[in-house]
Amino acid sequence: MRNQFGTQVVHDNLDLEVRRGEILAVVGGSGAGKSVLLRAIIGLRTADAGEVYLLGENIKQLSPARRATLEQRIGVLFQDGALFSSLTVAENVAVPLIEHHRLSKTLVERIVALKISLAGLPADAGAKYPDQLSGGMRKRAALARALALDPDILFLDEPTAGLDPIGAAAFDQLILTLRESLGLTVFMITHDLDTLYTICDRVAVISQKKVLVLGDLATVASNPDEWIQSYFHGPRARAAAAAQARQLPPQSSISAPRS
Ligand SMILES: Nc1ncnc2c1ncn2[C@@H]1O[C@H](COP(=O)(O)OP(=O)(O)OP(=O)(O)O)[C@@H](O)[C@H]1O
Repeated sequence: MRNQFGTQVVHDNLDLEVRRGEILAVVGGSGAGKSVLLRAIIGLRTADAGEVYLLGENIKQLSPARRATLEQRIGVLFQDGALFSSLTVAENVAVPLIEHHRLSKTLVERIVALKISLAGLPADAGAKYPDQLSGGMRKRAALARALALDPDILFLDEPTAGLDPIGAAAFDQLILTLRESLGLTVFMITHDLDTLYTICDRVAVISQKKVLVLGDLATVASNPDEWIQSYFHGPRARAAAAAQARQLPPQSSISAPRS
């Protein structure tokens, strides 16, 4: 895939495949093009060259109707949550249901309550407005909305950014639980080393306009690239790896935490 803005080439010959059922993390320096990649995959921008296959379908070749159907199979959690501030949490979660399905009010309410609970929020959070919630609860509310239509794949843009370490760890566990229980595929942009060490199956490093390396944590962390070395072997990475090692049984390897 190629993406550029004027003369600035952000991606050139970028190639990335996400496997069904995996949690894939996309990392890279600031401005490397992670958000542009996400936008190109979910169809918010058209790649300047190359193809994007989403759930096996070439998004460029979709009819508007087919595209709308496909969009229902993906859930997106944007970094700021992007909730409608004038709607309650329950109303926010109901938006995709009302938009895409003709359902009775009772059924919508039942599904909304289920999604709110799946996202780990108390039932009374449904009646609250986004500005009445903590940052962590707002993320969960946005996640409940992203799950509204039972997506096959969940796209997360820096899901733990802005959360305190305890909230971030809880959110990581929630993503892991949802993947296990709903069979989701998860594509996430993250800077969070703890997330990488705790819940990700594979990591893709975006650098030099492409996917520089893709693989499990051990493979990626051992790549000699300068940015990778400083990212995976700096003090914060060592702390994340040590924390992960403490949680694992002795025979497990920190480099393949969930193999
Ligand atoms: N709409 C746009 N118009 C012009 N340039 C853009 C646009 N969107 C992104 N860019 C440029 O593309 C490059 C990649 O941006 P992107 O937001 O994808 O980076 P990122 O890897 O997500 O960075 P960060 O980790 O800081 O969020 C940047 O140089 C950015 O300025």
